[in-house]
Amino acid sequence: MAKVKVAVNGYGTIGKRVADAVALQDDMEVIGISKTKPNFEAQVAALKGYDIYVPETSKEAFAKAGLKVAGTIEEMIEKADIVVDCTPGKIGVTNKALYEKAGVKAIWQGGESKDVCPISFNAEANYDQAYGADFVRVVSCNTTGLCRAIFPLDQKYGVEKVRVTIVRRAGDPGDIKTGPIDALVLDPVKLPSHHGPDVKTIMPHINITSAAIKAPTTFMHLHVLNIKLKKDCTADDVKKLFQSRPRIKLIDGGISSTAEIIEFGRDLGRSRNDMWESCVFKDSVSIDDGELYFFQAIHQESDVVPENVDAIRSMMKLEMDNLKSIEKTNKAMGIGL
Ligand SMILES: NC(=O)C1=CN([C@@H]2O[C@H](COP(=O)(O)OP(=O)(O)OC[C@H]3O[C@@H](n4cnc5c(N)ncnc54)[C@H](OP(=O)(O)O)[C@@H]3O)[C@@H](O)[C@H]2O)C=CC1
Ligand SMILES: O=C(OP(=O)(O)O)[C@H](O)COP(=O)(O)O
Repeated sequence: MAKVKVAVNGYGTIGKRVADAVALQDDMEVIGISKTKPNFEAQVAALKGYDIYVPETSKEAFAKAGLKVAGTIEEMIEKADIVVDCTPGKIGVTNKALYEKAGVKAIWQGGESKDVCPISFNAEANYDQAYGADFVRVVSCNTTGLCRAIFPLDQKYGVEKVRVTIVRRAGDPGDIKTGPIDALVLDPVKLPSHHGPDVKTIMPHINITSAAIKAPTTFMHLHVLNIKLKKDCTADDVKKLFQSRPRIKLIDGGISSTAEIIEFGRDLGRSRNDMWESCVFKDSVSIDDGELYFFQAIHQESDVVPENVDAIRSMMKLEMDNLKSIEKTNKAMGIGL
């Protein structure tokens, strides 16, 4: 069977990882990536052999930088079966008319509002809803991490309510512009943060509220979770449940910080030290007064990447069974090793 032709529009933190993850699959291929600036990321894309597409107005700058251009972004979209839009938040929505005109399927990221398209996506929780769909939004990194924990708990024990506080990393490691440098910033002051309502775009029946604080760190986000379940269970039951999930990693070995998780990723030899799984601190899982508590860390640069691959598979009808798609994606990327 011919491979599905995937274009990655926007080759930054998320886009470069999505391109590499798609390139590892045997049922899809990257037909091109887009850049607006001929910077080091464009140089690496060229070294990796990706065809680079740019806005018409950027062609001269790329020529001056000695970077070969395969065509315009519009031309890339014409050649694709599906576009993964990884442009900055709120820019992606402005590309919708382009995708509609070309009659091409598209995936947006969590920086776009839920209104960009009717379906928000998480591979474990609602893969079926995206089956054959034209437009899908993969929810944000924190929302993805929340769905991965809440969905199996709800399936097994029933979730009465979720209360979560999120300590957000302020910027990504390569980001030289974003702060704060010395503050904890309420993000936002008015509650809830977008994460709780975003979980409801996937699991509308979940009673959840969320608060978020931005902290001067780049490694990962950290969630402090308190969940009231409908059925009784022990902390060991929850650890076993999490252990059985394809995209949750139980963290032990003396690790008590996000910095050590990233070092763990480096030691594992993972590409760009990516931790694609939600990282649940094993010893934090506890039941107190009948309620579940735990900490989980989310590697913001990478956890949504396998979700994009599964979204492609569902939208392109390459696989009906979500667990089979997840297994295939995980195997190709080395997730769970
Ligand atoms: N970073 C993160 O932690 C996460 C981000 N997301 C979401 O993923 C999306 C992408 O974020 P992220 O990867 O961080 O963004 P980046 O800023 O790292 O990358 C954006 C990319 O889009 C390109 N770009 C910029 N403007 C345009 C444009 N007008 N048209 C086409 N391409 C453009 C940039 O190219 P150039 O540099 O050449 O201008 C760059 O390659 C957002 O919705 C974000 O909210 C989701 C989960 C986590
Ligand atoms: O999707 C993310 O966070 P979120 O789940 O808090 O929206 C990413 O870390 C992007 O966050 P940013 O908007 O601070 O770059």
